[in-house]
Amino acid sequence: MGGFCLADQENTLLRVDGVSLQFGGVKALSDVSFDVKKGELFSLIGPNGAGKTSMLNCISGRYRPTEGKIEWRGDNLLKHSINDRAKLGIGRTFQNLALFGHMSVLDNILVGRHHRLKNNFLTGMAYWVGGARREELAERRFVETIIDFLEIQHVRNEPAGTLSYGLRKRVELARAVAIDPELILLDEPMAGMNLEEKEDMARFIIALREEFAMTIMMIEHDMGVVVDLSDRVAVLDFGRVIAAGQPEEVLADEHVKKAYLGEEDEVLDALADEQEREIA
Ligand SMILES: Nc1ncnc2c1ncn2[C@@H]1O[C@H](COP(=O)(O)OP(=O)(O)OP(=O)(O)O)[C@@H](O)[C@H]1O
Repeated sequence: MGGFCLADQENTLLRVDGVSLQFGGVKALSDVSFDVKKGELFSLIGPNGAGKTSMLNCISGRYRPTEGKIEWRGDNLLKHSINDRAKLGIGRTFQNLALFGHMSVLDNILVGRHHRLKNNFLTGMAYWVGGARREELAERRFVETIIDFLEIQHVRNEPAGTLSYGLRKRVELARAVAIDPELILLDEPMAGMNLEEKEDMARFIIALREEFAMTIMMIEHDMGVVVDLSDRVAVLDFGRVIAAGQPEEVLADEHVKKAYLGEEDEVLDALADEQEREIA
């Protein structure tokens, strides 16, 4: 199965169509198709090495697909550079934290915000005339809103590298939110977190949709989180989409269960838990 059909073209924000990606002899992605609709939370799941991060990298611009199309609001996304994709409204977080450890939390977030600013000679001149200064104050206010929203006021001046893992993940999310994206790509937002940190992160992700009206595409291994938060799910295995649809029906799919055989026990346990929940 190469993907699933587009039920509602008008609402489609991102469209991945027949994407393949090859690294030498390794085919990381084979004919992958799916769409992400405006306002939804779409999860991409699958066993280790299935191609999830590679797919996210194709969308954010880090990798260029060997074949296939990716469209953003109906336009060819692949012609745009990484920076342009951020300006178009696509933000992301990374599986392995990518913060500047020696810089303060605030400065890390401002780095994210910088992608959205028009920083050139003319705006430099305009600064002295007053217009750009007003713009800068508005920028500051926006960043403060994010700091409040993610409840990181108490560490705003701390070097990011000194924070707990859960807080660093939150600062990374803040930096991605700072570009004010329409679509935010989250690569394993809960990885390595304890239960309390996961609950906090889930609360923030829900609020991103509801309060900031963001569309979310998430890679996540925690099946409980996937079922609780996602509107739709696609499953990759060996670079191919093997199932897609509502979370509960996808996790009950025989191909999906088979794909996860041999994965860590936690994943299998989580799948079993979901099935018990479904039966109960
Ligand atoms: N830059 C690269 N160079 C060569 N091979 C790569 C590169 N990036 C990914 N791959 C290969 O592509 C395949 C898919 O990897 P990818 O990281 O996308 O999987 P994943 O589903 O995100 O895995 P995980 O859940 O473990 O993060 C793997 O075989 C991986 O080794």
